[in-house]
Amino acid sequence: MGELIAGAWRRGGLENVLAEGELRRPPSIFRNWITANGDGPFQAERNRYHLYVSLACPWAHRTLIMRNLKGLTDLIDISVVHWLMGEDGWSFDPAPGVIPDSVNGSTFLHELYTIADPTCTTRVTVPVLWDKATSRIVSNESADILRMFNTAFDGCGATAGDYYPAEHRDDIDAVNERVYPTLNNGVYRSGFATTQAAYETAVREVFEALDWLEQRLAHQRYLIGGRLTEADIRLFTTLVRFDPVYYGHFKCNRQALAEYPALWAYTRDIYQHAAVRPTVDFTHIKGHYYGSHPWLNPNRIVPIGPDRDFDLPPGRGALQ
Ligand SMILES: N[C@@H](CCC(=O)N[C@@H](CS)C(=O)NCC(=O)O)C(=O)O
Repeated sequence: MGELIAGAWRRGGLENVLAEGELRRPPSIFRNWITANGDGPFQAERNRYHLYVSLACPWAHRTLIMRNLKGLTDLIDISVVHWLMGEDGWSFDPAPGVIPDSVNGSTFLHELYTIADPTCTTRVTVPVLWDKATSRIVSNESADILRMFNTAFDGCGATAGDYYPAEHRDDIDAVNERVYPTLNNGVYRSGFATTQAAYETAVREVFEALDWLEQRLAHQRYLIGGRLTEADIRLFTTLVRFDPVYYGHFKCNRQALAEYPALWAYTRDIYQHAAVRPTVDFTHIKGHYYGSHPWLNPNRIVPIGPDRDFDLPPGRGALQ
């Protein structure tokens, strides 16, 4: 859990992200926007932007799903880091599924950040949306990258489809605002807590959120408006990791996802979508979490289970 301080890499551990036993996430510092209307320095263009991701990371995973849904694979190339986040952060060490940095030839992800800003002070996170024309980072905030991918490239050959439709924005925002702190980040707050009280607060919120979602999804196929939206994508990347990782490694073990009938079927339904399945890599997911947090798992042993069949028929086609 190292970080960049005034452009220099400093190794560090869990203490870098904790305050009083609780996980604190600093805001992403690159928050520029790609536009399609001639406004601003980052114009939507084919082959101008490059996306750096980890297949393990739920935040990066969202952007990969949206890239597929919007047919951006020929417009925006990707690099994939090694699953292990070691003392020097994310690397491009060769391994199955790793795609080297074809743009900057970097060995570690933090090199990109200092190419973009030689004196930056920041955590070095994925995803990173890189502008090849200016050698700058457009954004390292996945929520923003999702929105950009949703519309910015529509005039450059993106596939039709709006996953943040105007008529549902308030509902999508409301669901996101509940799901992000309690569940997407809640599992991390549970796993990284270093006091019993911080852990219990976080894990209770995780299961309150899952209980609420189970009810909501018992009678409807998607979270909002009877169609797949950004809110489903943001929820899915946490749910697909729940039993393989969060249940054990982050101690979110009041019950397994597979014990929630609607949520488990919903997760399989989204997993089986043609744009989603190729983005899920359990070797990267399990290898990352069990390998990169030595304070939680000092011997880095990756458990063999649980064995979940994501290809079981979801049986949700008749739901609205
Ligand atoms: N706000 C960021 C958070 C991304 C994030 O935390 N990514 C994690 C991987 S799951 C990371 O790269 N962490 C490295 C670190 O914090 O040092 C986003 O959603 O894009």
